[in-house]
Amino acid sequence: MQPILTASQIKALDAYTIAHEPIVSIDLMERACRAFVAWFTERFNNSFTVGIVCGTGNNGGDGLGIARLLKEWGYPVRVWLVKGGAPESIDFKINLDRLKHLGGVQIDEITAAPECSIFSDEDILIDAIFGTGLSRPVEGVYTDVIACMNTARGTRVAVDLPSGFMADEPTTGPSVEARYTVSFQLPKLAFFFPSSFQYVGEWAVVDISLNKAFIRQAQTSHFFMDRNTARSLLRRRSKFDHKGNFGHALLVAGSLGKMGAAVLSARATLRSGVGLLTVHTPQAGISIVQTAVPEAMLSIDGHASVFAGAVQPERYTTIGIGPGLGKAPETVKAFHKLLENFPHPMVIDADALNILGENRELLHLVPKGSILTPHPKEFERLVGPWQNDFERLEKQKGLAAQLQSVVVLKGAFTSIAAPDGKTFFNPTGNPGMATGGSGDVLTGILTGLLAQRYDTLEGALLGVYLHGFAGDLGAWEKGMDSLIASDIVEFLSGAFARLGG
Ligand SMILES: NC(=O)C1=CN([C@@H]2O[C@H](COP(=O)(O)OP(=O)(O)OC[C@H]3O[C@@H](n4cnc5c(N)ncnc54)[C@H](O)[C@@H]3O)[C@@H](O)[C@H]2O)[C@@H](O)CC1
Ligand SMILES: Nc1ncnc2c1ncn2[C@@H]1O[C@H](COP(=O)(O)OP(=O)(O)O)[C@@H](O)[C@H]1O
Ligand SMILES: [K+]
Repeated sequence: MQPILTASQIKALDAYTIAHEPIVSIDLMERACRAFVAWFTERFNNSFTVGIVCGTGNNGGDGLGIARLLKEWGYPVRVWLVKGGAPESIDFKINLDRLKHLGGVQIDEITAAPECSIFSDEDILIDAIFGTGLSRPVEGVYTDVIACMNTARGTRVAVDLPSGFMADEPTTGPSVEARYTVSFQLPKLAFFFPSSFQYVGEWAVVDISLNKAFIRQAQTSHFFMDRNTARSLLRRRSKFDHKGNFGHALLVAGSLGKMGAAVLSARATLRSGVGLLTVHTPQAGISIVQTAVPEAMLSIDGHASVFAGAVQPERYTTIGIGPGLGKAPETVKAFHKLLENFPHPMVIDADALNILGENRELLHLVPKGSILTPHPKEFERLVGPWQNDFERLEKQKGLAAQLQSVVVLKGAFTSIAAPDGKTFFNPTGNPGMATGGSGDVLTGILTGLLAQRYDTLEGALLGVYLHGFAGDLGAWEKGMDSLIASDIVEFLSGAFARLGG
C-alpha cells in the first residue's frame, strides 16, 4: 500500500533523504532525471525532436538534466528557459552549467509572451516549468508559455507535475495539459480525481529511492492500493472447511424487466466464494433466476414484479441490496423494514442508495460496518452537489464517518473511504467496464466477501481490487469496447486465481 503525501511532505521527504542517505541534492536530482529518461526512452526513440521548456527552480533543473541525458542518447534536443521572476535554484544553475558544458543544445530564454510558433518543430514537448513548488496560480509570461504549449502539435510530457497544476488543492489557474505525467516516487492526491485527467493525462510514478522509512511513518489518510496488499487480504481455504464456514448471503435484487441485475450479482456472489446464496425475487423473477443461477436458492416475494415483502433476516450472514430493485412505494417500505430488522453489515447499491437519498431519515438505520457503493450520480443524490473533487472526497469521508460504514465511490480509481477518514484509491479497472451491469457485479463480489465475514474495510478493498482486475483480464482478452458485465463475472475466477497463486 502506497501512502499519498502532500507537496510539502514530499519536500520534507527530499530533504530527509538528502540528510540521511546521505546524498547531495544535485545527485538526487540526477537520479530523478535518469528515472525520467528511463521512462522516456522506452516510449519514444531518438527520431523524435524534443523541446524542453524549463522554469528556474528545481523542476527546471530536472528539465536541464533531462536535456543533457537525452542529448547523450542522441535525441535532437532544444531548450527554452522561461524567466518570469521565480528564483533560480542552486541545482538549476549547476545543471545549466553542465548542459552548456556538454554543448550542442540550443538554449533560448523566454522573458515575454512568445510567438506560439516557436514550438512548432517539436514532436515532443517536455514540461519542466513548475513542479511541487507551485504555490499559487501562474500568471504573466508563464501563462503565455503554457497557452502556447497547450496549442502546440507536440506530445506534452510533464516532469513530476504539469506546470500550473496543484497537487493538493483544486487547480484554478492555467496549467499545461499533459498527455503523460512522469511523477517522482509517489503519486499526488489530485491525480486520482476525474477533473485532473485533462491536465495530468496518463501518469506514471518512477522510483528515485527517496527514504522508505520516512514514507512509512508519514502522517496521511490517503493511500494507493496495490497488488501485494490485495494478495495479503485474500484468505486461503483449509482442508476441512465446509460451506458453513463461508456464510449465507441474501441478495435482494431485480424487478420486472431488471432481473438481469439480480442474475449478474448472484453469479458474482457465487464466484466470490460464498457458502450459500439465496436470492429474494418477485414472482416475475422465479424462473429467470432458477434457470440462470441454479446454484442459488430463492426467497420468493408475494409481489408479482417488485420487492415488497418481508425476508427472514436471521437466516443470513449478510445482505446485498439494490441492483435492479426499482423505487416502487412498496419497495421503499420493504427496504425500511429490512433495515430495521437486519443487524449485520450489508452491501447497499443502486436503487437502495437512491431510496436512501430520497428518504434520508432512513440513513441512521444503515447497519454499522456496511458497504455503500454509489457511482457519482448516486453519491450526489445522497450528499448533494460538490464544487470540486477535493470537496467530493471530503463528503465521501463525511458519509463514511456519519454511517460508520465504508463508502465506495465508483469510477476510474474508485475510492474507498473508511469511517476513520482513511481513503484508499484502487488501481485496477478500465473504461471497458463503463457498461451496464458492471456495478451489479461489484455488489455481488462484496456481498460474497462480507458473507465470509471479511472485515468490512478489508472486504471492500479486496472486492474492488478483484472486480477491476477481472475487468482488466476481460479487456485484455475481449477488448474494452466489447467487454460486458458477464465477462467480468467470467474472469473473476482468473482474478482470484492469479491473486491467490
Ligand atoms: N531535492 C529535491 O528537492 C528534488 C526536487 N525535484 C524536483 O523539484 C521540484 C520542486 O522544485 P522547487 O521546490 O524548486 O519548485 P518548482 O520548480 O516547482 O518551482 C520553482 C519556484 O517557483 C516559485 N513559484 C511558485 N509558484 C509560482 C507562481 N505561481 N509564479 C511564479 N513563481 C512561482 C517558488 O518560489 C518555487 O520555489 C519537484 O517537482 C521535482 O521536479 C527532483 O529533482 C527530485 C529531488
Ligand atoms: N473508466 C473506468 N475505469 C475503471 N473502472 C471503471 C470505469 N468506468 C466504470 N468503471 C467501473 O465499473 C463499475 C460501474 O458501476 P456502475 O456505474 O454502478 O454501473 P451499473 O449501474 O451499470 O452496474 C464501477 O465499479 C466502476 O468503478
Ligand atoms: K512540470
